[in-house]
Amino acid sequence: MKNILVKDFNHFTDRGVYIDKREPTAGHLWKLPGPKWKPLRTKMSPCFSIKKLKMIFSNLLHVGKEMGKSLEDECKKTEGIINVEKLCQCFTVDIVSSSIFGVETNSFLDKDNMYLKMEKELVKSDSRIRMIKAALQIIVPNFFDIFSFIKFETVKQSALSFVYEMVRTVIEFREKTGTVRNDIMQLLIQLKNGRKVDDNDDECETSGGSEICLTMDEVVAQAYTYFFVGSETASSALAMLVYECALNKQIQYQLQDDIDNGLATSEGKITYEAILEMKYLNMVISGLHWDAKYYPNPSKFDPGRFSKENSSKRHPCVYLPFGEGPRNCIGKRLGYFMLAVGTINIFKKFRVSVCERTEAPEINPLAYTIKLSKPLFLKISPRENEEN
Ligand code: HEM
Repeated sequence: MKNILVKDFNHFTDRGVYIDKREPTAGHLWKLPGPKWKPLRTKMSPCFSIKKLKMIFSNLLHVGKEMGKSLEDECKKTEGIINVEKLCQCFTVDIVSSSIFGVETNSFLDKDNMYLKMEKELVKSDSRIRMIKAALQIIVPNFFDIFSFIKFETVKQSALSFVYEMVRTVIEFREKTGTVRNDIMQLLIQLKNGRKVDDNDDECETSGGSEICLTMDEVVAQAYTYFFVGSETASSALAMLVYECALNKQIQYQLQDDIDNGLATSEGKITYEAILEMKYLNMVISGLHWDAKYYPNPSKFDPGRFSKENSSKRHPCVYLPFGEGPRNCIGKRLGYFMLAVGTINIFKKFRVSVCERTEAPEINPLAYTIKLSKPLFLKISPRENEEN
């Protein structure tokens, strides 16, 4: 695995997926073949550096706070029986809308906002045919090459038009008003205007310009992909994590201790540095995996497998939640910190348990990404109410 992903990567640069060049999203990172992928990845990587993550960290904190408030209100209204799948979806959609598009939404209050609707449009498998086409483009790309004169649409056009319109409006507004925001769209605008995004300086002019310039279509393709892959992956992982903690009370208590201790060192504030110190949180986030070959009894939720000592006994390429090597997940830091901030905001104030309405979550086989197939109801109650 390490040879393919890292050592001999130069021979395995492509995902081998069919690309229909007529599709406006053809120019996004995930699909592009090696020679086209490399310059784009080089352009985009600085947008996801630690420095840039710290820049958008306040967005994560803000949405985390809103989630906490929403949980408090819901606990009063619904006696704490909450659809955690939806809660996590609102959380990640709001983070992605603010961090990528620079648009503040509050999906916890406004369940009809366009971003939430768009996410559903993008992810939902309303068309089996579209899903089958997408799967075949991965399995038998040559077939599509031969019949390339036929347009095999895999992306819902209404959702795509929405992203295009939104990106255009945001760019137009910022360019007209000179508004600058701490978000990924700002960095995409820099790249569109021929300004390199650098990890040391926030912005720097380049001599040539054209080779680092993103076209409008490329900006839309990136925004579309980040929205699509960024929100659903993290939302499903967070919902599964909460479910496992509801089932495994000892793990939940230990997680809460870790969070309480970590926050005590940062005057109660959730900071980037405090999160890095929460070692058990990291183990809990890592705890979801499927491979029985390396994790005996894989369905048992056991964060202990990911202690420093136990992890060091495994080959690093055994655990690849974000892939590995030059083509790994570009948003892995953002994804990880979304999970961390979400988990902290839930467990610092609430206990979670299963209830009569809880059904074991299942993965929707027809969704593009890992997605739960039904609502996940759990009982959530404020920690302050419980007896010690
Ligand atoms: C918990 C959250 C996430 C998980 C589990 C995840 C997982 C992955 C995995 C497994 C890959 C394939 C890596 C490989 O082939 O070696 C990938 C690729 C990718 N991910 Fe993520 N991801 C997450 C969040 C995000 C976020 C937040 C973004 C952006 C906002 C993002 C953007 C991408 C892109 C653009 C690629 C393609 C990279 C390339 O080909 O250069 N992901 N992700």
